[in-house]
Amino acid sequence: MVEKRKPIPVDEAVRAVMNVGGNEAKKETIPLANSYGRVLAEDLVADHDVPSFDRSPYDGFAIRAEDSAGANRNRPVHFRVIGEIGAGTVFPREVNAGEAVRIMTGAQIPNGCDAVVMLELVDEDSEEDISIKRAFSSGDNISFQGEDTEKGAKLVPKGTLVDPGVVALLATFGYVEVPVAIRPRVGIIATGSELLDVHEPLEPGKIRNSNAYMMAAQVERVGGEPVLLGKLPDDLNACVEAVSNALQEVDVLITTGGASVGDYDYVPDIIERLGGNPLFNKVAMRPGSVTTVAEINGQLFFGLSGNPSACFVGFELFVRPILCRSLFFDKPHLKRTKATLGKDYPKPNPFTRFVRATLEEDEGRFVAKPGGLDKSGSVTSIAGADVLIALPGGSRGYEAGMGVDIFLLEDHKGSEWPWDNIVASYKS
Ligand SMILES: Nc1nc2c(c(=O)[nH]1)N[C@H]1C(S)=C(S)[C@@H](COP(=O)(O)OP(=O)(O)OC[C@H]3O[C@@H](n4cnc5c(N)ncnc54)[C@H](O)[C@@H]3O)O[C@H]1N2
Ligand code: MOO
Ligand SMILES: [Mg+2]
Repeated sequence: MVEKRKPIPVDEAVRAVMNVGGNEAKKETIPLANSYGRVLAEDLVADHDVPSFDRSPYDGFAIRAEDSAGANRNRPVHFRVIGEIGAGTVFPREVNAGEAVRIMTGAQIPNGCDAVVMLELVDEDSEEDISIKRAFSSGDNISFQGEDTEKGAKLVPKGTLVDPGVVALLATFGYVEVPVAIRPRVGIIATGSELLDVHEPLEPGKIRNSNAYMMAAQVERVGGEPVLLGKLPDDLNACVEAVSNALQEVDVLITTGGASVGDYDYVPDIIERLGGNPLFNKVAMRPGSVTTVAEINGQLFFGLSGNPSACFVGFELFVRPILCRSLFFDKPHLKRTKATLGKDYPKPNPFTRFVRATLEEDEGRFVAKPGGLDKSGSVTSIAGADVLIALPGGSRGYEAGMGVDIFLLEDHKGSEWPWDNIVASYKS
């Protein structure tokens, strides 16, 4: 008799995985030029003002504003030009009454000056003599020291993805080496005697192994380091040995395939043979209901479905938050928000459905449009998906135009705990 499994709700399953200890975040330092896409392992605090000196935001003339008092169209005020500076050069002496310094954008405001007149507003009567036809106030056209940020300000918290703007800040504050989270090593093993390598021609009854490469990309999207450990035929001894060896090499291990109740579905036996503690082997979701997770000698082992869409969803819901947590992200789960459903789902389903979809804009609203065949075995519905639409299980279907919860796949800010009030109803 086939084993009868008891499905648990998605929120319970995610909680069970997150409750497993280990995989705590660790840091290393890497060169700034390699830091894009990594995750900061320390807060980035300004150790000096930015800008660190008052500077000119324009090409023009630095003056003492008080000297321009009363200037107008009919009564221009003249200044004597006593020198010229470009960015990077500091004017060497105090500027006195009636004097001006020709100054370029980015140059430090000379001592004594407190305003800049743009070149376009100046009549250059000669190289040494300029005149202006309006008065300026102290502070006009000056980028003040500390106006961008002040020394001591916490600019970017630990656990932030290093984007181009963060790279700019790291450079600004002199980070030759950047403290980042060590990328968790994620082992990936594909199982199934039907699997061909990508370079092999199709044969009757066989398919190419797409899940392993898909998951490697999913690992990379989150910031982990995928370790592709090949594919195995449906042979229990070979699988047990491979899983056991792999666990020595990686932080977290994923297999795809063999998670169901079929004759060659060995995930339950692998866990048993290695003395693992199964957390669950059925989740009230579709696709991905057969997702099986176990703790084997303190390490997390994810037995994801062989069906591509189920494998994809299982990764995003259960593996992703573990990797995010070990990368210092303080909100490790998929970001949840709302959109309009772009297609009818008239058939009720007892399990919560996670539909792969793209987010499109339609007259100012975000519409989540499901792509490809909505079946667990579909590989085409994953490409281009930037959201998962969550359709709670229950007795009714859903219609296009309804508001639905969606989970953003390309986002890196995440949610603290997005699972309340989504999986309220399910049946076993
Ligand atoms: N009697 C039952 N049969 C099935 C049940 C069930 O509850 N009772 N559950 C179904 C559900 S739901 C799913 S999902 C699948 C899960 O299957 P497995 O995890 O055991 O995976 P396999 O049997 O090895 O393969 C399923 C399917 O996926 C293809 N596959 C496998 N590996 C890959 C890969 N690396 N790349 C691309 N495609 C892959 C494989 O060829 C199969 O077509 O079980 C249902 N059955
Ligand atoms: O585990 Mo399955 O993906 O629900 O079709
Ligand atoms: Mg199977």
